[in-house]
Amino acid sequence: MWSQFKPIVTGDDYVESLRGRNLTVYLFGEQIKEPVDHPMIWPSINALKATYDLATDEPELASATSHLNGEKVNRFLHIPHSAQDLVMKNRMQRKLGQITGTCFQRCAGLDSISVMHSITYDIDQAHGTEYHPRFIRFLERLQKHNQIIAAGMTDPKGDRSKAPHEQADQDLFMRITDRNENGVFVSGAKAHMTGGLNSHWMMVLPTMRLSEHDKDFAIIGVVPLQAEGLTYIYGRQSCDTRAMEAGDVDKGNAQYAGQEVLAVFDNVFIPWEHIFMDGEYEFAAPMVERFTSYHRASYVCKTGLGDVMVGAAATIAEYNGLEKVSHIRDKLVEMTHLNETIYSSSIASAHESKPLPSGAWINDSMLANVCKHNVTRFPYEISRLAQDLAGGLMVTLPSQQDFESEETGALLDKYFKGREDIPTADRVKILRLIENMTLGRNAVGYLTESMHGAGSPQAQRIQILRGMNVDQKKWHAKKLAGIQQVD
Ligand SMILES: Cc1cc2nc3c(=O)[nH]c(=O)nc-3n(C[C@H](O)[C@H](O)[C@H](O)COP(=O)(O)OP(=O)(O)OC[C@H]3O[C@@H](n4cnc5c(N)ncnc54)[C@H](O)[C@@H]3O)c2cc1C
Repeated sequence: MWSQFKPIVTGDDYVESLRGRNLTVYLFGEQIKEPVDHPMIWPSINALKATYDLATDEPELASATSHLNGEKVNRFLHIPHSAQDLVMKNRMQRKLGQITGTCFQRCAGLDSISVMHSITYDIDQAHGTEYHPRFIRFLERLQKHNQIIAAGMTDPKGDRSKAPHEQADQDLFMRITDRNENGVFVSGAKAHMTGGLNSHWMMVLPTMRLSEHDKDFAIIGVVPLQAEGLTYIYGRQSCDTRAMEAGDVDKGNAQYAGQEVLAVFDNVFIPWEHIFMDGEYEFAAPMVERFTSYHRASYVCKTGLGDVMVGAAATIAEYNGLEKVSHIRDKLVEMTHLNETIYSSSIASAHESKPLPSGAWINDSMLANVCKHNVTRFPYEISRLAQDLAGGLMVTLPSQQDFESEETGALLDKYFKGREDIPTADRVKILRLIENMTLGRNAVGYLTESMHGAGSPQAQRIQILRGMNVDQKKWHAKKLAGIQQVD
């Protein structure tokens, strides 16, 4: 696998590296020969390409010094070894959100390698296994080849009230089906895989706490995307077929989009060198908890999209001649306040990060959960305010073809004009962008991914409950109230 592709340097190298892999991919009920050339898939590849381009354009921000060998590596392949590493990661994520206005699909992979550094170390300490040096060998090659890894954590899960071993269909959680002297075979599926086609590797990890009855489900490993037995079924996004229409205006954001796929594993082989957990079920819960500490802070990326939303709302207000009106300004202030509240919880969780025994640093869990919980709400309110400022035209606009038609173009240009000095075409473009991010293709990334990615809201509330130490808070309150404390 490593020798199949030369190390990636530029964004263009990355795009080329995705070609010719013969992946089994289905979209609209048909198999796709070359995903890279599909107009609906291309914008999602372009969003990932931006992560390579940024490393070239702003190396201070988007690259880092590998702790393994001192080489410069893409920051998406760098294990955080200080609070500053996590702060820089957050800044890079916000920047990429601003550049793409969508999900650029690399955060879950980064967070999965970050958690593997400490979990493999801890399993080795407890069981005398060799997972950590194995993982380090894999990471070294991943960094050298500058490839992308996606994280497949979410199993389809079937009946949510039941544990993996209790499901009627055992494939609803990924499990080991067979093993030989060289490795193990796994079956099952990973759902909602962000960048699932646009990556080179996929890490599979358990999605929840496991018991000793779930030993066969306690598997962590990496597979190349072209591994035998893998089938990908492409996820639809709202308004996605606009990408296949002529013209760019109605797309709202013609350049960038996210991607999610269902990856189905039919007895896929994972060799020992790529296995980082095999049956140590008691480490599933700490692994998930640590992963979420990283990943919930990664949702800082949505503040980059929030910046675009504030900018789009301010622009439409300006084009409507209303930018100085007090309620408009106040709504822009409210949007900014919400957006910066998300940012502050994330960046604080990075500043408050701590080292783990393996040497990797990890975000403060409480603040990361607060960040993600903010993200499950505030982008919806920011979107509501953007739609308020946009006016109804954002959902009743005729098509680009009507604007270009000899019969109707002049009428639309006349009646959809805002401020005299602003071309109608520009007013239409900014309205389409707001539509794209609040109702269209990139609302997947800005809204529903904000809701469910890295765990639905209740998952954060459970973590906040665990960490909130209410007894200590009661102690402080009672002391000030003059109540005699028993302990
Ligand atoms: C756009 C997008 C991108 C994503 N990307 C990735 C990715 O790259 N990799 C990855 O691994 N995952 C990814 N995810 C998956 C994400 O982590 C899950 O969506 C999330 O964990 C919720 O799981 P679910 O979608 O199965 O929802 P469900 O589990 O069906 O949850 C639905 C509701 O039921 C509640 N619920 C569920 N189970 C229980 C229970 N046992 N008791 C009480 N209430 C319960 C939840 O709180 C929620 O309110 C992505 C999701 C989205 C939407």
